[in-house]
Amino acid sequence: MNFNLALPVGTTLDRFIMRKQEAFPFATGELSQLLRDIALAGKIVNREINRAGLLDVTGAYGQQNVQGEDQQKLDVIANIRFIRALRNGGEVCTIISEEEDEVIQTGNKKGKYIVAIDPLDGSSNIDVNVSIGTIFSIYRRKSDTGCDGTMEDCLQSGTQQVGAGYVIYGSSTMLVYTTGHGVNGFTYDPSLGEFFLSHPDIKTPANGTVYSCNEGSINSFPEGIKQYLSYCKDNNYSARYIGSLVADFHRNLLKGGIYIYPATAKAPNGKLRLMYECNALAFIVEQAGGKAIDGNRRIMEIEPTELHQRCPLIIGSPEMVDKVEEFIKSEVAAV
Ligand SMILES: O=P(O)(O)OC[C@H]1O[C@](O)(COP(=O)(O)O)[C@@H](O)[C@@H]1O
Ligand SMILES: [Mg+2]
Ligand SMILES: [Mg+2]
Repeated sequence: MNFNLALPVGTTLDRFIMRKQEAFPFATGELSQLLRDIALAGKIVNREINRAGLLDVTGAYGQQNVQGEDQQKLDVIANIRFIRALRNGGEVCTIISEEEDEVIQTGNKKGKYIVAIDPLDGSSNIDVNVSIGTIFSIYRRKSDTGCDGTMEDCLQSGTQQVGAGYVIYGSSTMLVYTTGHGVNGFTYDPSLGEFFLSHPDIKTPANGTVYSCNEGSINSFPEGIKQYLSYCKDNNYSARYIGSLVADFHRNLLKGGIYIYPATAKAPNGKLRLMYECNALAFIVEQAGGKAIDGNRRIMEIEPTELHQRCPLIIGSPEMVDKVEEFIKSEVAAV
């Protein structure tokens, strides 16, 4: 096998962020710093996940979060790591986390940004060596600096995001993010301790033949979704469901496909959380040419009323999302 050692050394995440910032001469560099802080915490959490089986950090933590879900030890560790990085970085005044009932005021009252975060996504896959992730949304505060972030700062719709991304801890670890100028993906090289640009300007395929949803609950899915799933089967689509939103989303983003978590009897408003799961991925998918809806509305236009609000999610290749919408609309028209 011939290796092309003449290939240039890749672009590091730091250099990429710096170059992007230079394109905006009036940018202060605070958002760039915030992205670096998230990348740093991602590296630390990556290390914790990789060693989890060797240390006493697998399994349940013994407490529940505000949503009544059992916390895993790594959920708690990732939460601590990200909060610490964001607090130390100084750019963030307030954090919304899946693992915390109330907002966290970092004490950085001059910080211009609010971050909403799912520190570890895919809890049920933590202890079985299956891909998991971190999801984040970044908002600019509306209130003046010099005080804690207010509820109004926190409850902004997805259209107000200034940045969003995820880290996927998979067969390799990647950071994928957008600041509203396309989507770029960086692969982590653990031996060098750096993220390198590996997936520039990601565009999602307009159509696909993969659908991802937990069909175990199909009996209580809305009629339009049931019909779409029959359509997928009639057309010999492939079913792929990992059960970690980040991993299911990432695969479909790159290869084309659709992820559906509708309202069910168990979760009448859907299971996923608007503020730190749906909005971030909706921003990314739209920047990559895809779509994200809750069945009736564009996800990013939902006005949040609660920190931990849930919503149904239909996200992925644009033509597939349009097709689901058609089934939903024709079902509504038939009633
Ligand atoms: O087990 P279900 O009902 O299919 O739910 C799976 C979904 O729940 C989640 O695990 C929720 O995320 P958390 O692990 O952060 O709570 C998603 O990642 C995933 O897509
Ligand atoms: Mg999650
Ligand atoms: Mg989580």
